[in-house]
Amino acid sequence: MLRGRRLGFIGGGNMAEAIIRGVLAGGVPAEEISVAEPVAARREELRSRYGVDARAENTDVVTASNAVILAVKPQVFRGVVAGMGSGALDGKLLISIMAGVPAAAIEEACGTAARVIRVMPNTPALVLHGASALCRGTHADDDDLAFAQSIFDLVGTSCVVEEKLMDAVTGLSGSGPAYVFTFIEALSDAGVKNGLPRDVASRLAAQTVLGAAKLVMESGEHPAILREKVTSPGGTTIAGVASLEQNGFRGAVVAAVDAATARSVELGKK
Ligand SMILES: NC(=O)C1=CN([C@@H]2O[C@H](COP(=O)(O)OP(=O)(O)OC[C@H]3O[C@@H](n4cnc5c(N)ncnc54)[C@H](OP(=O)(O)O)[C@@H]3O)[C@@H](O)[C@H]2O)C=CC1
Ligand SMILES: O=C(O)[C@@H]1CCC=N1
Repeated sequence: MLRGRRLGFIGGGNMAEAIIRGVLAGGVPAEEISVAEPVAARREELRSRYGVDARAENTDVVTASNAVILAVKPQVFRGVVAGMGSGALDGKLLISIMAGVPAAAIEEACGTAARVIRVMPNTPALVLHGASALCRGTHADDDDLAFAQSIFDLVGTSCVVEEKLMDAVTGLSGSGPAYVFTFIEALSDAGVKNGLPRDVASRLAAQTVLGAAKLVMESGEHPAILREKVTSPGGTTIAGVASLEQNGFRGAVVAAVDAATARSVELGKK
């Protein structure tokens, strides 16, 4: 499955866990995965939940792996790499999931000939419905890109984009689950406001989002056409949609993606 490569994660946080859980469910054996994580309780959690090798020392994980997933925060990554000592990452395929950090900055920090693939995944990888976009740095080759893509295809769907588009991907699908969770929460609250029990409202809200997304994906129809099919003349939906537009829903979504994209650009600066 990993074509003889072993995967090592530097940083065992939320996104690393989503990928680990997803690739295990996708058939990668736990013995092929190790993870470096500074907090002992978190290491124990990762070991007991997933059976992976969790270590305190980043260099232990790097030594045991041929493909290293950089899953620490962008703000700490230079310190993390420097802490491993010069040459520690030589010869490894480096797969960065860090928001904003350009491949060139990773090459500069890790060794100028480093083979770097950048990926922007999202947390639905946890349930094998992730959306990831990948691009490659100067020294990574087609095989490196295909290998990285095969990992993220195990946990959902992926596409390859030019690196200049990675900030926009981050603003849309990297951060996107948070917008959707907010929407689901708001739908559920609105149901409760209108008299529904909380459990019923939450279930209906989440299933409505799931169902609508599946309809877009499976019908191949434009969302505007699907919206028209819900919207009866003089009916309920047009009253709701008109209210959404009056309250700036579309503009609020665009502004959210703009803000997250701009923040990704900022995180990429030293
Ligand atoms: N969460 C998401 O939805 C997404 C996140 N990303 C990217 O993934 C990366 C991780 O994000 P996320 O998982 O949310 O963040 P987390 O804070 O959950 O994970 C980062 C992990 O790295 C650990 N860590 C800190 N310092 C070191 C160190 N020196 N050596 C090894 N590990 C260390 C942290 O430990 P401690 O808690 O003790 O600091 C933490 O467990 C980020 O770069 C982010 O941009 C990309 C796409 C989506
Ligand atoms: O909030 C963040 O910075 C990360 C990157 C994309 C999703 N979470």
